[in-house]
Amino acid sequence: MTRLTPATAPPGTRVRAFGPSAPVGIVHLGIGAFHRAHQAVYTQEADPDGAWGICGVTQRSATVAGHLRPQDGLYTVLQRDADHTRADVVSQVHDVIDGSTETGRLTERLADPRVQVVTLTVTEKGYRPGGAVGRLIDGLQARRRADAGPVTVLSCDNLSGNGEVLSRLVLDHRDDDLAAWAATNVRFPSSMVDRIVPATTPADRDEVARRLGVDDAGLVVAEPFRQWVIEDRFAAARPAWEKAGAELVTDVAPYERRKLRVLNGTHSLLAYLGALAGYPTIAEAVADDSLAGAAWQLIEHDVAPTLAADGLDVTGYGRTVLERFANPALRHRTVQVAMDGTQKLGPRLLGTIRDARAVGHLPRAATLAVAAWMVYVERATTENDLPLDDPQADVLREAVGSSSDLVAALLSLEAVFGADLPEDREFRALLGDLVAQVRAGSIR
Ligand SMILES: NC(=O)c1ccc[n+]([C@@H]2O[C@H](COP(=O)([O-])OP(=O)(O)OC[C@H]3O[C@@H](n4cnc5c(N)ncnc54)[C@H](O)[C@@H]3O)[C@@H](O)[C@H]2O)c1
Ligand SMILES: O=P(O)(O)OC[C@@H](O)[C@@H](O)[C@H](O)[C@H](O)CO
Repeated sequence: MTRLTPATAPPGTRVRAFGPSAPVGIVHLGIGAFHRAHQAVYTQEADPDGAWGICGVTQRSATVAGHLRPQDGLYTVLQRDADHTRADVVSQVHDVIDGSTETGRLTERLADPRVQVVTLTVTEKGYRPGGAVGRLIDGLQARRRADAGPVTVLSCDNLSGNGEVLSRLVLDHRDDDLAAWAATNVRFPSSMVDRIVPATTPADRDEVARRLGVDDAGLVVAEPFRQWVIEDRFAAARPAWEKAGAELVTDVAPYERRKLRVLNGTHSLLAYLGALAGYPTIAEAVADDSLAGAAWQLIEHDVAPTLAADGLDVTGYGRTVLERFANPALRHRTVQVAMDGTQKLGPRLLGTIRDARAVGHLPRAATLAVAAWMVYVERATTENDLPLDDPQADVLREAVGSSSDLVAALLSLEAVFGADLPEDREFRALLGDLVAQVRAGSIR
């Protein structure tokens, strides 16, 4: 079947110059599914003139570059819920760089004065040493040397204080010239991003072929809901994202805490319990009353009290989140959400547990989510019927294999649980009970 290209795109598609010489205003590191269905869509809607074209950079594999280049950067966003599906072609990606082989071109783009914003979606593990930050630092050094002017670096990953985390990684880098230049020329605002975007499947691609009559290798699938709350602290110009519904605020932390603890925390709970119970998707997991009940306990009893001082509606937000999870058209796989647990437990669940423990509360549902992760890791390690997709997979295998006490072995991972939680006897006892119940299948 014919590929999606400017020549075969649906009538009305705005087509712009594509390739190394196309002007761009944004460099995006980590052009996975989420960026294409979120920041690129906001940018297209906010930028009718195409002044803020995006140069997307693939990080770990050239697959997305191979998908988008033959299509001149065009791709479809298939928006789905139970009753409606719509397909929109996005033309905001004006260049694609394979970050592992085209390092010179990436550095040139980052040092181009027309580029005033760098966005990132490189997953939680991308913020560890050796992740995306090395290339960003090389680009910022080139920018300083070229005197190319100020730039904003905007993290769009699911991390608490994502801007601050990123700025520490860049500024703690031992290069005094870079640190001095960045102190006045670079800003790292935090942002809260939200839209459920599962990995695209061959069946999704077949559906777009039927609808549009073309084969789209760059297709992404998303729910109708989207939200972007951005700390309004830019070093230079930016797209008018507010025209597309983004909220520019002074302090993004309350929005970020609520989203990570309510949405991502319950997502992880449903992913681990759901995968263990044999549910392939989040929608199927949340349709199970006992799992939905545990998710609601997490929101109402554990998370909401920890966020009372922020003054945002937590339970109303939580209800809409569970409705979104129930969207049967998304088919978001439990094992996809379950990946990278060592990186996700902290921002999604352990903050809730620590805040609850500080006021003497023992948060049962949040502890259940950690117990479910432990049993998931155990099963993925010993039975091989679930994937153990985690940057610490070897450490996890070693921990599970070296001890008959699963809770003690996994709690001793200080990079995940710190020094405080393993010392908390009440928490540890509850965790032990819940691990036994999850193993026995009496909680599912
Ligand atoms: N998909 C969603 O529903 C969603 C929603 C909100 C936020 N996010 C954020 O976006 C991130 C990416 O999600 P996605 O759906 O695009 O995933 P994806 O698998 O489609 O893309 C992941 C991207 O991250 C890069 N990456 C992976 N590991 C890396 C590493 N160690 N160092 C540097 N780069 C690395 C990959 O090369 C790829 O470009 C998530 O981890 C999350 O932080 C996703
Ligand atoms: O994308 P990840 O791997 O960080 O997490 C999986 C999901 O929990 C996440 O992508 C949610 O769908 C998203 O955060 C919703 O905005």
